[in-house]
Amino acid sequence: MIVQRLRVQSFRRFAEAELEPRPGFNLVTGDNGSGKTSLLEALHLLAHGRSFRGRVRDGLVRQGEQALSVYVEWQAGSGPAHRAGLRHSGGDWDARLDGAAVGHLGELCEALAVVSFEPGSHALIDGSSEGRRRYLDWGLFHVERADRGGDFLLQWRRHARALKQRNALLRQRRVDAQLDAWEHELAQAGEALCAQREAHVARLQPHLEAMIAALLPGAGSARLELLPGWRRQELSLADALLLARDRDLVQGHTSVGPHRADLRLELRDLPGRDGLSRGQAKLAALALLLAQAAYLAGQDGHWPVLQLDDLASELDRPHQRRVLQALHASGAQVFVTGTEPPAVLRELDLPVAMFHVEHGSVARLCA
Ligand SMILES: Nc1ncnc2c1ncn2[C@@H]1O[C@H](COP(=O)(O)OP(=O)(O)OP(=O)(O)O)[C@@H](O)[C@H]1O
Repeated sequence: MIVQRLRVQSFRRFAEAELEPRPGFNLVTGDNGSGKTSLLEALHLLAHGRSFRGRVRDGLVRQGEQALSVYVEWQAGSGPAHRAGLRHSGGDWDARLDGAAVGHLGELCEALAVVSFEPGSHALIDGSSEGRRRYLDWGLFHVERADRGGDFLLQWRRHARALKQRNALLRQRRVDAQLDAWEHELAQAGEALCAQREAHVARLQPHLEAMIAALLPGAGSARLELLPGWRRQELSLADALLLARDRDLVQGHTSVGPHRADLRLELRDLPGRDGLSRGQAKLAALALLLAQAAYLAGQDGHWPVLQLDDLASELDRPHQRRVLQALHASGAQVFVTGTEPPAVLRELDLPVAMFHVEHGSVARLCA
C-alpha cells in the first residue's frame, strides 16, 4: 500500500497539516514535541480506530477544538486509488470511505493496513497479553476478511457478545437456562476463534524465523506458540467453562477462554522475555510486527504501510542498519521519524523523501 496524501486537522498540536509521501522511505524530522509522532498516529488512527498512544478521547483532539479530522489517499497494489476521511470528537465519529458513509470503523481498518513500531512497542514482548492478542487478531482480521470468504470478524464479534452476556449473568449469580445458552454460544465461537488463531500462528512461524534471522541473528531460532486461554489439550472449551463456573460465579467474570489467550515467543539463544534487554525486546517486537506484515504481503501482493517512530532510540547502529536493510528489501512504503536523520540512512545511501515538521506545519525538504 502506498499512501499518497495525509491531511490532519485539529490533531494534537496541528491546526492543519498535509503530507504527500512517496513510495519507499519517508523520513520525518523535527525537534522534540514538533509533531512527528502525531503524523504517524493520525495514519494509525484511521487504520486501527485508535492511536498507539491511546484513544481519541485521551487527548488527540487539539486543545480548544471539538473534533479532529484525518484524511488519507492511498493505493493498494495496482488496484484503484482509495480515499477515506474520519472526523472524531472522542465520542462521536463520522467517516467516509471512497465517498460512501462508513457504518463501522472496522471498514476503514479493513481497507487500509498500517503497521506501526514505536518506542512503546517492546510491550508486545514484555507487556500484558492484551497487546499480543490485539496483534494476533489484527493479522487475522486482515487475512480472514469476509470479502475473501473468511469469517474471523464474525466469530470475534460472536465471541465478544457471548462473553459479555455470560459475565453479566455471572455478576447476577444467575444459574439458569440463559447461562447454559450463552455458555454454549461462547464455547462455539471461542473454539472457532482459537482454531483460527492457532492456524495463523503456524503460518507466521516461517516469516518470524526470517525476520529474527535478519534483525536479531544472535537470538538463534525463534518459535511462536499460542497459549489458547484454557487447557485445550485436555478439555473442550465447553467443559472448561462448566468446570470454571463455580469459581466464575464467585469472581463475577469468566476466567477461561480465548479472551485470556497469549502468545509465547521462544528465542533459542536468548533468555525468556523477562531477561531480554530493552533493545532486544524492541527488536523481537519489530520482528513480530514485520513477520505479520510479510505474511500479509504474501497474501495481498503488496505490503502494509510501515511506520517506525524514533527508530534510533535504543537501537545501536548495526541493528538500525539491519532494520533499514530489511525494510528496503521489502519494497514497502516506510515512514521513519527522528529528531535528526538517522546516520545509518545516509550510510546506506537509500532513496529517501524528507519532510520537516516545525511551527505546526510540514515541509518537504529537497534531498
Ligand atoms: N491535544 C493537544 N492539543 C494541542 N497540542 C497538543 C495536544 N496533544 C499534544 N500536543 C502537543 O503536540 C506535540 C505532540 O508532539 P509529538 O509527540 O507528535 O512530537 P514529536 O515530534 O514526535 O516529539 P518527540 O521527538 O519528543 O517524540 C507536543 O508539542 C504536545 O505538547
